[in-house]
Amino acid sequence: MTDKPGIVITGGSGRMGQMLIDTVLASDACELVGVLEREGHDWIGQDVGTAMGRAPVGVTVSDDAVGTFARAQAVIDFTAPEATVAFSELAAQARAVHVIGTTGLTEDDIAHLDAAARHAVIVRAGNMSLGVNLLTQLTKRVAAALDEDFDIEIIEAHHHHKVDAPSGTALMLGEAAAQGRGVDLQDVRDSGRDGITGARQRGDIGFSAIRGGDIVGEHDVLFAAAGERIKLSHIATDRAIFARGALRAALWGQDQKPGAYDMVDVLGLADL
Ligand SMILES: NC(=O)C1=CN([C@@H]2O[C@H](COP(=O)(O)OP(=O)(O)OC[C@H]3O[C@@H](n4cnc5c(N)ncnc54)[C@H](O)[C@@H]3O)[C@@H](O)[C@H]2O)C=CC1
Ligand SMILES: O=C(O)C1=N[C@H](C(=O)O)C[C@H](O)C1
Repeated sequence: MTDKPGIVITGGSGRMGQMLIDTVLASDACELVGVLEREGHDWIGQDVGTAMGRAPVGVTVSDDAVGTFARAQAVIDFTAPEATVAFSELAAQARAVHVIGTTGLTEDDIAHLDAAARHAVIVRAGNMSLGVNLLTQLTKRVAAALDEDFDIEIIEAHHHHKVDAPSGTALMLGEAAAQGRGVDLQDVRDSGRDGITGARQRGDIGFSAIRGGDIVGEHDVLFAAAGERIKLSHIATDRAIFARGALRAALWGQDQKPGAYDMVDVLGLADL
């Protein structure tokens, strides 16, 4: 038993799950106390180190969220929307900080997360990296400085396994651009162009998604006007940047009051 925060990783066998397990195991500031996978997964019952093809680490993979969360000071969750909504209620009951990286959440899902955040700390961001969260602040400022002569387009690229579009990051960047312009993203969002779409509407914020190979995550915010273009870009080459951000959020959350937070709060970027 130590006084370091105990961390549970959900979706332990996933691309992010495995990266998060490695990040937590390598940290001196916390302890891995549980790993969850979905019911029926072949990792259930195995030591997570063994399941990952290494030496045992003394943590057995479980599908029992209630029992596992009871040992946690923080739950780091990069899974799928339905699982994340269910976990938010259970993490709040356990008074554990819930760090959510899952994307593709609906408005209804987010309302459920906000309800859970009345009882516990939730930190949620479509992208946990320092670089992207800095880019959101830059995007807001550039959008505020330019008028609608500049068309705003968000272009994102990801690996071929990704199931949601636009990416969570693209939506964060779109929200930032809309805030800078003083408009509601839902009123100006233009995604999924196909066929005879008609000309672009002035003031719209457009989204385009590329899916291919093993691209970790690439995002451009394009401001295009007659005669000139500005492009703000972020390229992720290693998922470790998301895992490091998530662990930082889990530790930061230990000292916060219940509520819904994001990585701009964690990183202190709001006043930039
Ligand atoms: N916010 C951020 O910085 C980032 C967010 N993501 C998001 O994280 C999510 C996961 O991404 P990947 O790891 O690439 O996907 P993945 O498909 O490799 O992993 C998801 C894992 O969740 C598990 N899972 C699903 N339902 C579960 C349940 N009910 N209980 C326990 N485990 C469950 C799956 O079995 C799988 O192992 C996606 O929504 C992705 O967009 C990914 C990278 C960075
Ligand atoms: O699914 C991914 O891989 C990623 N998802 C996040 C998103 O939807 O933006 C973050 C990152 O780009 C990788």
